[in-house]
Amino acid sequence: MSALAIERAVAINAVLRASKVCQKVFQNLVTSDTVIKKDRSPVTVADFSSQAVVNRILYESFPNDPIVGEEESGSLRGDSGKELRNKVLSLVNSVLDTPLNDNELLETIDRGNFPGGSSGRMWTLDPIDGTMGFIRGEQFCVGLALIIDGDVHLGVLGCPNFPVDLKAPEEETQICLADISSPSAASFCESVVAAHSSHGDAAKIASLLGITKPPLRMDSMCKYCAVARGDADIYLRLPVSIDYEENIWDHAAGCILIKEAGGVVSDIYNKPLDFSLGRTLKTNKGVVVAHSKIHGQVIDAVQQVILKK
Ligand SMILES: Nc1ncnc2c1ncn2[C@@H]1O[C@H](COP(=O)(O)OS(=O)(=O)O)[C@@H](OP(=O)(O)O)[C@H]1O
Ligand SMILES: [Mg+2]
Ligand SMILES: [Mg+2]
Ligand SMILES: [Mg+2]
Repeated sequence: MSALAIERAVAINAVLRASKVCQKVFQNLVTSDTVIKKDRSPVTVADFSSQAVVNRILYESFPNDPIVGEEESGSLRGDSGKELRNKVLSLVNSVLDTPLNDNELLETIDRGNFPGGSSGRMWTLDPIDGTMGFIRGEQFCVGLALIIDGDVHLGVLGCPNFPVDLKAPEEETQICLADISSPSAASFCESVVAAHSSHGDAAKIASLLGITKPPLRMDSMCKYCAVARGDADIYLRLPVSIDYEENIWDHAAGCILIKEAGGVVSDIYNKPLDFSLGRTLKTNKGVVVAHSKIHGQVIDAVQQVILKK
């Protein structure tokens, strides 16, 4: 059996079940009113439920593996959390083989509180990445990765709204980046929300590179998927504030997907993303993803625009 085959199977099962929970929440709780009122309560239910499902399934197979997960159970506790807790509990128990009680639910969610670090095995989980995309019925994903001694060894992304290539439905296929030798022919993707990645800087970089195609704006780590399978060629995540630190769960699974599909992931200084420093990428700024043939040219343009400021 290949290395990490069991981990891979368990992670895929966990992400599939969590993705089903997210879809149930969308079908039952998100209405047009939710979007109009910018009501975040459905995504809150889905975030907690997805984290509980993944953490529980990981625990059943790997009880000693710590988890760096985005959410914590604070707002589900006590009388004030009862209504939310009940909703989450019934959703979680609808997809788990062995139902949890209230306390087990809270403990399971809080198994995601590991501080991270440079030694040993740990999982990192984004129970819903692209929360805004989820509410709009657009792109979001459940992102899970296994980090060993600071390096990402396995990544699984569940993307329920991401269209499958119609030429190869339901098949397991190896994906790869599109072959590209000149950045001017490239298309790039970026966050939908400008507060997560500077659209203005991206436009300047694109213009320096001679890119004429409009940006592909998409929520979540689906951007990594889009580049990994050749739907787009470049992913730019350009810092908006000097003090924001990227979370490891927002990048770990996407990062290994790109590397295994033949691409390069770095920060804006061309440094590899360092997953060994805790819950955030403390020493990195932004993210630049591209085919190895053009990554250097993209970095040059990024630096001309950003370092000049
Ligand atoms: N200031 C700032 N800069 C960069 N990133 C930030 C910032 N604030 C939040 N976040 C994180 O962005 C995650 C969503 O990123 P996306 O690229 O999916 O954003 S977007 O929905 O396309 O706008 C989002 O992940 P989720 O909370 O899982 O949706 C956040 O972890
Ligand atoms: Mg996220
Ligand atoms: Mg999230
Ligand atoms: Mg979040």
